[in-house]
Amino acid sequence: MNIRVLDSQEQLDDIAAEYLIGAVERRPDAVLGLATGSTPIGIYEKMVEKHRSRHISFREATTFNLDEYVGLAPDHEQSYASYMNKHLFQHIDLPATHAHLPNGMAASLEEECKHYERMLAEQPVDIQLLGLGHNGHIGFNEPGDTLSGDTHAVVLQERTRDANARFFDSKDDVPTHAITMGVGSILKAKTIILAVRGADKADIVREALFGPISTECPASLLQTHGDVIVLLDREAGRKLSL
Ligand SMILES: N[C@@H]1[C@@H](O)[C@H](O)[C@@H](COP(=O)(O)O)O[C@@H]1O
Repeated sequence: MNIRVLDSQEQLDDIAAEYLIGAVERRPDAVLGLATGSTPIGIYEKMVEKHRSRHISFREATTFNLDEYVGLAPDHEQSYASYMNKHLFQHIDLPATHAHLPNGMAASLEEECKHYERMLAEQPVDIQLLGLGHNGHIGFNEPGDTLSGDTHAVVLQERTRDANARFFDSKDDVPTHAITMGVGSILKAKTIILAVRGADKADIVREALFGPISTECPASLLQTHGDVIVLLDREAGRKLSL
């Protein structure tokens, strides 16, 4: 693992954005794996800046998002589809048909998951951006006795719903289920960037990167991947002795 502790938020955003847009610059039809949450917002801002200043086109690129809430339509303000439009897609020239998110409104979640997994198999992710949940989740792969490899529907843990309640009017509005790429699907990406900010993540960062590889900390499975770049701000990295 290549672990970097950055002095400023801006540096973290810039480096992560450079990896992602750099992949498209080198190969215009690159496949990007994207994430949501508060951490990637600055990264997407930097990508938009670089897209404009360096005229890097996304016309041939493809994106796959990690996850989506079940029961929220794409135009719902808190859906991850809306988030992606707001923070990235509406500012770049990526064709709408090239931007994939799981459909949380699908009549059959099982079929939707299989369909998403098939698309991922056809267009493997070159570079996957990940954030980290306080309980060690990646995407919406929650800690537990077992983990699913492929894209699947999950019940969200109360701690995750609490953490995400800040984006909704009240916790009751936070969906109870989501569709997420599985840890197996995530680990198929050729390169993975894990971006983490904030003192409240310092313990889980240490556990994920240096603790035992365990389904109780889904991010610890990243230790088994050969090309992971970890970008931390000082606070998130403060429990590491590098
Ligand atoms: N499903 C997303 C995750 O993909 C994300 O990594 C996590 C952390 O979010 P934040 O960056 O806001 O702490 O939040 C959500 O639960």
